[in-house]
Amino acid sequence: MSFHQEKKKHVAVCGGGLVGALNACYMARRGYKVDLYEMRPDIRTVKVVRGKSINLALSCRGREALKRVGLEDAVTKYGIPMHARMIHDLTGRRRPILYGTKDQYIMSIDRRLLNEIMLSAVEKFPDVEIHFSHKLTTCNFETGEATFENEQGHKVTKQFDLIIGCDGAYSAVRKQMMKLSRFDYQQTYIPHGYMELNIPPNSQNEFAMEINYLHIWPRNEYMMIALPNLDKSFTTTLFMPFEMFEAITTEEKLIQFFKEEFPDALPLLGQEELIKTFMSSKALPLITVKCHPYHVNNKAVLLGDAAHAMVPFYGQGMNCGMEDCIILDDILDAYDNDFSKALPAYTKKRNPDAKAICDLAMYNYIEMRSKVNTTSFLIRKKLDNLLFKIFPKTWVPLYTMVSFTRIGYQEAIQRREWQDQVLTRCLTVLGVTGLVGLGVMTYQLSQNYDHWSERVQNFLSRFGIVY
Ligand SMILES: Cc1cc2nc3c(=O)[nH]c(=O)nc-3n(C[C@H](O)[C@H](O)[C@H](O)COP(=O)(O)OP(=O)(O)OC[C@H]3O[C@@H](n4cnc5c(N)ncnc54)[C@H](O)[C@@H]3O)c2cc1C
Ligand SMILES: Cc1cnn(-c2ccc(OCc3ccccc3)c(C(=O)O)c2)c1-c1ccc(Cl)c(F)c1
Repeated sequence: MSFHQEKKKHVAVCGGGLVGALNACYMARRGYKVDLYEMRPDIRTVKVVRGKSINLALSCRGREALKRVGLEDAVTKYGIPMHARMIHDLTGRRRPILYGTKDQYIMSIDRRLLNEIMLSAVEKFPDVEIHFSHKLTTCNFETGEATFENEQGHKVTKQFDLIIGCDGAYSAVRKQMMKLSRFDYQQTYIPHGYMELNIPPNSQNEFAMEINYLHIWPRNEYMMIALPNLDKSFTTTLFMPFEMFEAITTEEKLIQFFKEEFPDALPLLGQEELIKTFMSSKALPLITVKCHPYHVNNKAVLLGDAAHAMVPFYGQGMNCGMEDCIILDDILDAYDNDFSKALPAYTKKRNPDAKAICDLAMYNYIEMRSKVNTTSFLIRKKLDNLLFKIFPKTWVPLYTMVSFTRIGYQEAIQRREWQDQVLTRCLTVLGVTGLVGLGVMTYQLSQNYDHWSERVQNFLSRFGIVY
């Protein structure tokens, strides 16, 4: 190696899920030597992958992250655009509300396909190796050593310049960090769980509902969403308190519940299939995780759910984790790959935004759980869109800032707080004005009560109504 040729950085990416697979592409693209460790077998060879949502919503931040490593088109060609939300009310009536202009749409993407595309992309880079069925067990943040256990229980320890924890909400890398002093950690399980159901194609083998929509059944205490799949089905996710899942103990109770709460969805889900899926599945938990810092020394850093797991009520967990890859990439450029400077800068830059979106997702959960039924959902969204049309520069709906721009999450929320204050003031003024108007009208009526009373009686007497 010549004097001027620096030793190639050697990094371990722990976790080959949505963020880890993408980050391995980022690290390989930087010319690093990359070892990607994934505790599961290669999902490209496994028949059924159990667990998480079968599809998810890809929006601007995730697309930008894919674009940077040349994967945006490879992924979006399998995506289904969702230009609007379709709100389903209790009568079965459906009302669409556009997300914005024609180029402002979120995409429904098959989770497994997305992961497979990124894993296959990783393999195309030189000096990259993927180790499936290798679970990280311990790591040393002084030496950069990491130990992995394979399915035979065989352990292997290697030393790296950087250990990148992309191992999800229950991260082993983060668990190691928690042993260190001054590492802040907070987790919350919410009382709601989720269960995936399926709306198959109809009898003509076509989509059973409008295709390019995020279907939402907002019911306060519980809610349901459906995202379209390429096979013309809809992956339908029911969010409900665990105690409600547990209270539905018989087929009759289940069918009765859906007849009352989701009458239009029941025939689409199919009673038999609904019973079979619901009675054989367990609702899965939803957790939010916040921690600080995201790095240790110049040896380890957390990305994705390992750093900031959030409840899925804003459709941003993956998008945020993918954007983490952009943020770290930019900072490594800014500090010329000097991990001792880049890692603290990454924590400083990313932690406030990640915490903000975790809080927003939780806020939206609380909002939707308590104050959002179809009417209020429609009013809020239509008002948002109207104000956006009138004040396009100042009134950008929060969902638009979050899903269709790369405005920092924290800034987006701060701007929204301003909007909320303005809206509250407007509604208060309108409310006060309205009340004053009502008061004046009532006063005038009371001053001429006899006159008005006689006119009303004469009018009603024409129809034989005498009071
Ligand atoms: C119901 C639901 C709906 C969602 N919908 C959306 C949505 O619409 N849009 C969106 O943006 N996000 C959504 N999300 C969030 C999204 O799924 C996560 O944010 C995303 O999967 C995080 O990716 P990740 O790679 O950080 O973690 P994960 O996807 O959890 O991947 C972690 C990987 O690490 C591996 N691993 C774990 N431990 C180890 C170990 N010790 N050693 C080696 N490997 C290990 C795991 O096997 C896994 O492959 C949703 C989540 C849920 C639960
Ligand atoms: C998967 C995915 C992708 N995006 N979104 C999403 C999230 C929030 C939204 O609004 C915030 C709001 C709605 C109602 C009242 C206040 C704020 C909107 C919207 O505006 O359409 C869309 C979801 C999603 C995920 C879970 C549930 Cl339960 C859900 F309903 C939607």
